[in-house]
Amino acid sequence: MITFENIHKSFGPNHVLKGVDLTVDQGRSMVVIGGSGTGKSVLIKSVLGLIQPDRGTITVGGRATTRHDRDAFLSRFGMLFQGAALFDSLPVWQNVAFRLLRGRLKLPRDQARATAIDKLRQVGLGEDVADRFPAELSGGMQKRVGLARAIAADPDIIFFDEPTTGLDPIMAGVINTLIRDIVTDLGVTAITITHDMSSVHAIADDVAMLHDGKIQWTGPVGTLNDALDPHVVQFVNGRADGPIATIR
Ligand SMILES: Nc1ncnc2c1ncn2[C@@H]1O[C@H](COP(=O)(O)OP(=O)(O)OP(=O)(O)O)[C@@H](O)[C@H]1O
Repeated sequence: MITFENIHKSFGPNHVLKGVDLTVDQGRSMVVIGGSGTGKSVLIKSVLGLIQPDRGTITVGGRATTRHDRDAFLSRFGMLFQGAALFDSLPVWQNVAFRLLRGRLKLPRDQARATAIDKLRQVGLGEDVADRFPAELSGGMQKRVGLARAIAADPDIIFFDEPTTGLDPIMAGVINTLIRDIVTDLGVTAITITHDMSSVHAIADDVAMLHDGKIQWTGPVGTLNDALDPHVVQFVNGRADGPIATIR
């Protein structure tokens, strides 16, 4: 279980998080929605210790993130970054096996390669892709490689940051389905950030709406369309009018 309790974060005068409270239950897939710049990425980075909240507590498995041994703690996470964020100079298999080739998770090279090929297979890519370079792959294939990397070290928590950005709707659907399958098959706890309502419906068990520094609404995905919260209604229906200000 991951809990956020009264999380505040400012960057200078920019008060981004103003008391976020949120619980992500073990083995559940939480999707966080909200407009651009509302602090969704800041929230995820705060769990990983990439950003220090000014106030509040984040716990993972009942312990404050600040009280975990950092390397052991980070080894429990998988992460799919926006834009896949692959290393162009490394062949695909080394991208996938990145964490298995160094540090506390280091494996012998042939084992790391075999694991990478197995993970590539899990996301629908053949062994032939292993020795190619990211620039030789389509955007959809790069996302799959990013997914393979996210699951390479058998994490129990995975973060997906805008997993379908830049993909056509069909490829986005494929990636959404893969993410859902990964979350279900591996039994991981997942947090996904997205603007894409089709991702929300495909990936989420639960949804949280972040706006004006706080979680305005949270509930099971099946109740999203009936939610009365005006932020949710505006976001789900893509309306210009509502409490979420738009720049016209
Ligand atoms: N390291 C940083 N230094 C200064 N400001 C930051 C930093 N990281 C984020 N911010 C600011 O915090 C706010 C929230 O950023 P964040 O990236 O979390 O938004 P987001 O909700 O993920 O948006 P998007 O959906 O566009 O990715 C923005 O105003 C951003 O400029």
